[in-house]
Amino acid sequence: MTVTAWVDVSAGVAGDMLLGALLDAGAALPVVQAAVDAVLPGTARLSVEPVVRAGLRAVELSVEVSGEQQPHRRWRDLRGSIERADLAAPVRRDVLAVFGALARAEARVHGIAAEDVHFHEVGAVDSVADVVGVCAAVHDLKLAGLVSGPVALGSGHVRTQHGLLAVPVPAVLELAHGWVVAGDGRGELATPTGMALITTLTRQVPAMPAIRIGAVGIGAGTRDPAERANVVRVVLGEPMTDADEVVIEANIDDLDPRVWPSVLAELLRAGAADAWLTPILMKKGRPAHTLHALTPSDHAAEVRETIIKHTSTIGVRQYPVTKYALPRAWVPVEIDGTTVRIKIAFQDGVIRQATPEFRDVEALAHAAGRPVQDVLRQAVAAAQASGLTPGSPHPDSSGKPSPGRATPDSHGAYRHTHEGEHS
Ligand SMILES: O=C([S-])c1cc(C(=O)S)c[n+]([C@@H]2O[C@H](COP(=O)(O)O)[C@@H](O)[C@H]2O)c1
Ligand code: NI
Repeated sequence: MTVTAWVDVSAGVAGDMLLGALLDAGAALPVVQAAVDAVLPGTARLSVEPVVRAGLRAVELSVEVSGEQQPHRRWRDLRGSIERADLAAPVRRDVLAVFGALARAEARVHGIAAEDVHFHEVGAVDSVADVVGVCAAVHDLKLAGLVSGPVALGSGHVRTQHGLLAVPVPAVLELAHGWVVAGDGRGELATPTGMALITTLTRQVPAMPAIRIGAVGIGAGTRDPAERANVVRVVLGEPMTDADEVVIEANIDDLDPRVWPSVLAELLRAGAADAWLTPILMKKGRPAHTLHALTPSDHAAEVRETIIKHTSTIGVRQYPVTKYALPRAWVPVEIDGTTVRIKIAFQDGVIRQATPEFRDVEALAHAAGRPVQDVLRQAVAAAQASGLTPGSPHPDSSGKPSPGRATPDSHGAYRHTHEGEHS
């Protein structure tokens, strides 16, 4: 099942609000705590408690920091800790992307190199906990994607280590390039950490998408103004589509070509119904390939992960597809005492295709030490001798396999299936 999340940031966003909302929506606190511990061992203890904001229930995340005063961290040092930490690959990738965005924003604001940015307020332990925690929670919830609407930034002034800053503070404005924002509301509604998380992990959409709504999580901000609940809402749901399959793709120009066969094999292992390459000429006139994987929706997450893990791409695109497939069934025939399955596809009680299952043919040929093409010819003849030819009536003209002759495939005879497409 594909689950996406719509993040309601119409009242602003901070890292702790977003993490509180994801935990309230069902992310496991021990999983999130373990990821934070991997980056900051024994430093930050996370907890959540129910609170009320403008009369509405929400969850407030607290980060208890143990130990001495925390050191200021330069981006290059923090990046090293993240790279060394025992994190799942997608979590590490997202954490690096979020902090990378923050570092670039701070670098631009302060006129220094990103490598030299010192995270002090934004690099305090609770911000590291928020960023690592949010990325781990997104991974734990197996979210296929996150979308968000316009972000409220707020107004007024806020006291920081740089003195009094006007809201939106400079780092937030840097991070907001290209984003539609809402200028309403008083106080600092979006913080740099919150903004970095939203602009890095979500895609902006004008309105809540059409989803079948599942869990809803509400994360509280610290303040409780009366005029509007100071919360981030996360709404999980399945995208509205009648597609039972998706195509996942990436254009790739820099993978050693000898790796491609194993990539295709890994994709089939991960649950793709088929995986193939198309030679293309991509941007900048580069010869490249488009990798395609036709995938049942419930395997989309594994297939996306496999593409990221086994190729050089840093992103994929995914389209829903609607497949129109003839019902199919397997009919066993005997060849030299061994069973070979004939895959029949039928329509209105008539056989449209009858094909010996190639894996069975190959296995028999190898076992008997015979050429595959001989066994294939024999299997086609055996199928014809059993009346399994295009245009013939289905073995059971009611459209269902006859008991004792046709056997349902592994998913049930009348479910669309891709059994045999690998052969
Ligand atoms: O510490 C620095 S450099 C800092 C820079 C800025 C800029 O916009 S530049 C803003 N702030 C303020 O720090 C607090 C904490 O932010 P989090 O993102 O860690 O929640 C917030 O009020 C920022 O406006 C700090
Ligand atoms: Ni700053």
